[in-house]
Amino acid sequence: MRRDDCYTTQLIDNNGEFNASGLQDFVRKIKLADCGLSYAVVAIMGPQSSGKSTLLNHLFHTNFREMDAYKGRVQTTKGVWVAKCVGIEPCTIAMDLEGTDGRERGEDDTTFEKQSALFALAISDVVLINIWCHDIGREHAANRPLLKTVFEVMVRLFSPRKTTLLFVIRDKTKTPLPHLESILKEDIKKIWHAVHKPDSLKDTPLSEFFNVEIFALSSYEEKEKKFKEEVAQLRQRFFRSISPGGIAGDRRGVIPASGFSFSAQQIWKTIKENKDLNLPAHKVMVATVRCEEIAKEKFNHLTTDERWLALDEAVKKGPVLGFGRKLSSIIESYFKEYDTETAFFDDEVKKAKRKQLVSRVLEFVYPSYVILLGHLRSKAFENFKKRLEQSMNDGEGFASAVCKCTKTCMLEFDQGSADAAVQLANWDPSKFREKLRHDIDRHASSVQNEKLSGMIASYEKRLTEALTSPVRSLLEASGKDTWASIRKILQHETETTISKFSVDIASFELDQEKVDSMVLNLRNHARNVVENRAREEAGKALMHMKDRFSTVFYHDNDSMPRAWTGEEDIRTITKDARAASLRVLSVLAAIRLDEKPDKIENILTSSLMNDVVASSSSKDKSFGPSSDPLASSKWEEVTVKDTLITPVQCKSLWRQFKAETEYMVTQAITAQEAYKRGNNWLPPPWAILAMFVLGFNEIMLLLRNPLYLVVIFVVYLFSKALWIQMDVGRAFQSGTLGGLLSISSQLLPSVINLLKRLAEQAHGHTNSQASRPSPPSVNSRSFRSQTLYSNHTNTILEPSAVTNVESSVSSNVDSSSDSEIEYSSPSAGQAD
Ligand SMILES: Nc1nc2c(ncn2[C@@H]2O[C@H](COP(=O)(O)OP(=O)(O)OP(=O)(O)O)[C@@H](O)[C@H]2O)c(=O)[nH]1
Repeated sequence: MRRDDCYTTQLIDNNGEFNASGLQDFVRKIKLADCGLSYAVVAIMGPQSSGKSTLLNHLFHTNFREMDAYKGRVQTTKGVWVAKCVGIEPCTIAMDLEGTDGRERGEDDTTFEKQSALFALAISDVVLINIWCHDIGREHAANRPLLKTVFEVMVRLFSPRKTTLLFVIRDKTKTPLPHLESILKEDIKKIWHAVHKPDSLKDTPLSEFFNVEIFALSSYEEKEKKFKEEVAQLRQRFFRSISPGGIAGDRRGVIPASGFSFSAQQIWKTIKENKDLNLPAHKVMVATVRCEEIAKEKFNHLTTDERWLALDEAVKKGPVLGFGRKLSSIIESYFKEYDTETAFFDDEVKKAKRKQLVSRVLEFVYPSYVILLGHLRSKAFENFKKRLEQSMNDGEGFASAVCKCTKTCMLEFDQGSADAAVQLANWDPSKFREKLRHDIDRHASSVQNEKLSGMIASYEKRLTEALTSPVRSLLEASGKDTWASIRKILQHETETTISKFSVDIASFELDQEKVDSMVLNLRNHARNVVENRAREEAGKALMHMKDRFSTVFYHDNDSMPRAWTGEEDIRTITKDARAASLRVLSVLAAIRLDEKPDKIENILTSSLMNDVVASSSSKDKSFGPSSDPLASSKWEEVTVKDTLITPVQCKSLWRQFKAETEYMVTQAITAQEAYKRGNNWLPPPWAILAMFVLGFNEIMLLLRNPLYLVVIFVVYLFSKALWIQMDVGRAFQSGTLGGLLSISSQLLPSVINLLKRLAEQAHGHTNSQASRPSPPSVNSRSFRSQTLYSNHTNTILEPSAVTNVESSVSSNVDSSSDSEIEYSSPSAGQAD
């Protein structure tokens, strides 16, 4: 070991300024912070130029400045200096103080003497007090004020550190040491008693504050060798000085080495401010500051720790397996470091600061935990959604699928959150769990609503489809038992659907109340379908009535189309057709789903059919306003809701119906008359019989001579051709005289024309004949019949077609037909 390894540093300069940076540098160089409590501080006090530096340098192999013997007794040590004792274990710091009675400083410097003495006593475990041997027992010796100072400041330390005062007697004489010791101790006692003390310390013996030891050295200048030998002996006392029995074995209130620098600085600051130095409080203060510093340092290291940064980054991307274990390992390594570094500080303080550190660290890493729980929550929620869908696809019941999936996903989250837990933190994942549960419940509820809506919609659609066509068909048929049949169908379809629905809904495990409400809705829906259909059909009541009229009017009881041959009783047929139409109106007038009896049909029949009868006998006769049961806007015993066509509307509809069907009746009558006229063209049977009896001889003559027959046949053909050519029937429609005149004027041209054509035919020119329209013939009657029969399918004939038919039927149609055709046009359009 070289003397340079002692790193001598001025701690306090002669102006009283503390060299904090110098001390920190010194502490760093001698690695004092690593020593914990295993270090000692030795200070030396004594008169100026009493060989203090010389003693320290020999004792600890330091290199404090010594006075050059040739320059005389001038002050060399100014302020306070520190150096590491070389080769001493444990680490020992030597502190050289400015001399106490230097000539240069004068009386004013007593303050600095006191301050430096207090400083030395506050931080040192051993204080060497250098005294001249010849001063012992002397009343005005230089050591007396020094000791007084030491004791006075000692009292101010509040709590004694049990410092060892090692009196080093310099330049020992032949006086035996025990004698010197007793004189010195007597002196010390006197001085201690003389020191002003607080009442609490009045009777306290000096030994309570100090261990007093005395060591005598030969003169360095005169007996150097002896001096060195004695110093070497003294040096041995400083090895293992802090161990029990060592020179500083009794010391108290040691500041941990890592706090030495700060502690020394604070003590000097307190001393400079001339405040009382409360060492226990100071110790707590140092512990507080140092523990805080250490905690801060550990926290800062954690924030830049690569393991932590990697973990934090990974968590941002997704769930991390073993998060809690990994994080615990990282943060606990820093707590361990803290524990190690603060091991020697005040227990209370270090625990409090550790708590703060733990809390700060946990607060710092908590967001990462939150992110992780967020991942776990969303992952569990996504899994729930997928699993639920899968279970539903596999045909599992909704409620049991939800229950099973919820259980699985909550367990998954619980395991994840347990894995993410940091034991030290005791973080509560319940909020995330609750949120997950809430999300799951909300999703399940939404899926349930969706499924239920779909299911209900499907059942409603099924009901609509099952009811619409039959109800429409029944209403269109509108018979006596229409509403009974509708009720039967409604009940059957409703009950069938509800029983299937009940089976399906069971898998949702809903409250009975909710199921009942859904069933009721389905029933209402079914009823609404029927009611809407009825309303729709009621809106087309006129059309249905006309259809029914047309059906009954144009077909016989065997549903065969009628031919108006003249034998039909058009009046009865019309009445039947109207009665059938009236039944249609009666059926469509109100909804009868509740099976309540009503008198609608009776009222309608009595009011409208009687009206027909009445009007047929007396057109002007009508019900008075007061006696008309149809002069009302509601039916008796039928609610407004169930009313489809009010009595007044029925009356109006009937009027319109009658007006629009009148044309059919008129047409039928016309057709019947036309048929009759068409058949009257032949001679009556009695005339034919008379002709046969009277012309018997002529007939026989013809039969005997077939040539006559040929001639007659040719004449017949010629006459027939002329008949057709001249349209004789039509000519006589306007009267016999007019017909004769017309025929006579056309006869000759027609004969010529006919002969010309025959001649052309004879020459093979047949083109002109091919292009001519077919002549109206007897078929015209059947055409007319066909056209009229077509009314059954098309309801009403086109006016133009009717006109053509009428013209082809010839003169049997009078002028009133035209007016009827025109009248029927709107209804024909409507029927289309
Ligand atoms: N008589 C005598 N002189 C000594 C002894 N030890 C050192 N000296 C001398 O005393 C003088 C002062 O020595 P220092 O070690 O500088 O004394 P000091 O107490 O450190 O001086 P300051 O720091 O200035 O107060 C030097 O000339 C030394 O040679 C000793 O044991 N006896």
